[in-house]
Amino acid sequence: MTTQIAIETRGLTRRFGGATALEDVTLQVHANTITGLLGRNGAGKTTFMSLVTAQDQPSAGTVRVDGREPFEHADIIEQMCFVRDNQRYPDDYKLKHAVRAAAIFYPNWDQATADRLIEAFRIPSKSVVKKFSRGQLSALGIVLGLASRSPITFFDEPYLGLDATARGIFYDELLRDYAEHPRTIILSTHLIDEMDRLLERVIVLEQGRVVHHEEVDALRGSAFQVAGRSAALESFVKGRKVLSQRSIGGLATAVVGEAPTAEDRSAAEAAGLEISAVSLQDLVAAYGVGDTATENDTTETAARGASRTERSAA
Ligand SMILES: Nc1ncnc2c1ncn2[C@@H]1O[C@H](COP(=O)(O)OP(=O)(O)OP(=O)(O)O)[C@@H](O)[C@H]1O
Repeated sequence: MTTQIAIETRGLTRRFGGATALEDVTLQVHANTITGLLGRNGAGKTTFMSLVTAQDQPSAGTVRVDGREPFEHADIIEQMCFVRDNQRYPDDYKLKHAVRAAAIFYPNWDQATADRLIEAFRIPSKSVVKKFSRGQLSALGIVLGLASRSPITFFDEPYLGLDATARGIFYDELLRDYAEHPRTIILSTHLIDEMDRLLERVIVLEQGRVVHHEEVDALRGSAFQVAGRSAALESFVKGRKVLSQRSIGGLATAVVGEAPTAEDRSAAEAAGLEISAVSLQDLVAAYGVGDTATENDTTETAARGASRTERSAA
């Protein structure tokens, strides 16, 4: 079966004055998948989404959506919904106005989904949208994005200001609606650990360039974490592709950029080391492109990983 391509970019580049926000991005987004768009602040995630949805024009390169150039083609643009983290609404807009406008614009609009989510998120109906809290604004964006049922839907950090309960509602509703109505969803996020269960593929951007674009399971399988006593760990990782390494006192952890073999597992066990899977968040950070944890955080992580080994070895 051939994979359907929803979005294809070639050499996509966006410069702002002397700064390059996106550089030579060539990729294909598979149709009917949920893809995470990851990368540190300023990596180019919003710029990428703006270009694909024709809200901005590239300095060089091309975008194709379902094989066609989206810019100034209303029939393609109306197939896409871009939920921005800083979406603005007219000053006098209340909830009903935003919903009514979306219902007119999006051909696949589903009012029952909108009504259910408005209730679940407890979005106020009386006040104007410009007085909404940050979390209420995010919730409104999520309602419009999911109820649009757009064949291609972009969410740019959709969780800003949402409390943990509301984020849980979003994740559950997204999965439920996607299962019932498969479509192409692209989410930019810094909450990788929290959202990794949603993601089938990831695109990782670093300073405007794509550094990874693959299935989450393949990315996860490409590395492992090893923890234990520093001396044993040093000799275990010698000659291996070490992506990151931390130590505190006599304990250390390392992320090794190789798929672990049965021999690796027995060698680690014999040396009193513990091998474990790397979380997507840690893996992205280990490749040098995730949010940088503070030195204390990472040292604590090293100590936690290592002390688990100590306990299991005891
Ligand atoms: N309109 C603009 N004018 C000038 N520079 C811009 C403009 N829009 C984006 N940039 C720059 O382009 C780069 C990429 O920005 P972008 O917003 O795409 O990053 P991002 O990955 O979405 O970041 P974040 O995670 O912080 O939202 C940044 O350096 C940003 O300052």
